Amino acid sequence: MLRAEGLNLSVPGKVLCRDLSIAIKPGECWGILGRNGSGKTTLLHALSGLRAPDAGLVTWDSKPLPDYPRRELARQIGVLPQDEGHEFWGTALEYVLLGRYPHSRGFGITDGDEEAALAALQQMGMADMSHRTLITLSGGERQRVRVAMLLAQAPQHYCLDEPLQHLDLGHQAEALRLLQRLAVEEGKAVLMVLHETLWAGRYCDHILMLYDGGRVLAGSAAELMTLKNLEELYQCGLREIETEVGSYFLPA
Ligand SMILES: Nc1ncnc2c1ncn2[C@@H]1O[C@H](COP(=O)(O)OP(=O)(O)OP(=O)(O)O)[C@@H](O)[C@H]1O
Repeated sequence: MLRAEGLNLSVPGKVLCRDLSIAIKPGECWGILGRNGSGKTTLLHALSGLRAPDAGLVTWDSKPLPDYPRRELARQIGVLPQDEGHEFWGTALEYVLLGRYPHSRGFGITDGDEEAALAALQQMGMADMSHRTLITLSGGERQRVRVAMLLAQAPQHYCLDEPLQHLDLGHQAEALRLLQRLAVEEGKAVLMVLHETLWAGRYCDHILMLYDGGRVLAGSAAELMTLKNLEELYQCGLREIETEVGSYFLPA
């Protein structure tokens, strides 16, 4: 289980997160919501060991993240950064194989690694483009390959920064269904930064809302995804539209 206790995060002139304590358990799917610049990426980095908090502690299975060797931590916690892959000159398959590095034992790429990478590409519907050079892929195709790399890494805890960027509506739904399956059926934990409240309410069981001044609301999506909370979060008037599968929020 990933646990944060008394987490404080700030950048020069701005407090992003004040005294956050949470536990993210296997099988849970968390969404991080907030305005641009509110600190979602910074928080995701702190919760995955990429950044040291100003105060507080993040642990995985009760052990502080900095105490893990990097490779071992990468087998437990995998990160999809917000944007990268534009400077990679190899093929989609070679890119996804990078995700197998934490599992390698120093003998180079094995058949098992290639199988895992191809299976991950298959899951993202990109197997038939595995030999295409990454930079020749469209934005959405490249994003699906990037998610495939994280699937090939096969961590216990998935941290994704805007996994839906560049994806069309159908591929957004497919990606979220896949991530939800990882949590619900395979007992992985998923934590993702999302701008799409439509999807957050539908696929996340827990939500973290980052407000100005470092105030954080964290808890069950059913309780937190309210018109009042979201209007205050995005500082914009919203309309709630109720449907048989839940409420959606649109700018008023
Ligand atoms: N090295 C730095 N020096 C100063 N300010 C920084 C630094 N790194 C990040 N920031 C600021 O910290 C704030 C939080 O950045 P972060 O990337 O976490 O926001 P975010 O919520 O993910 O935003 P977005 O929705 O736009 O991706 C922003 O105002 C950003 O400009």
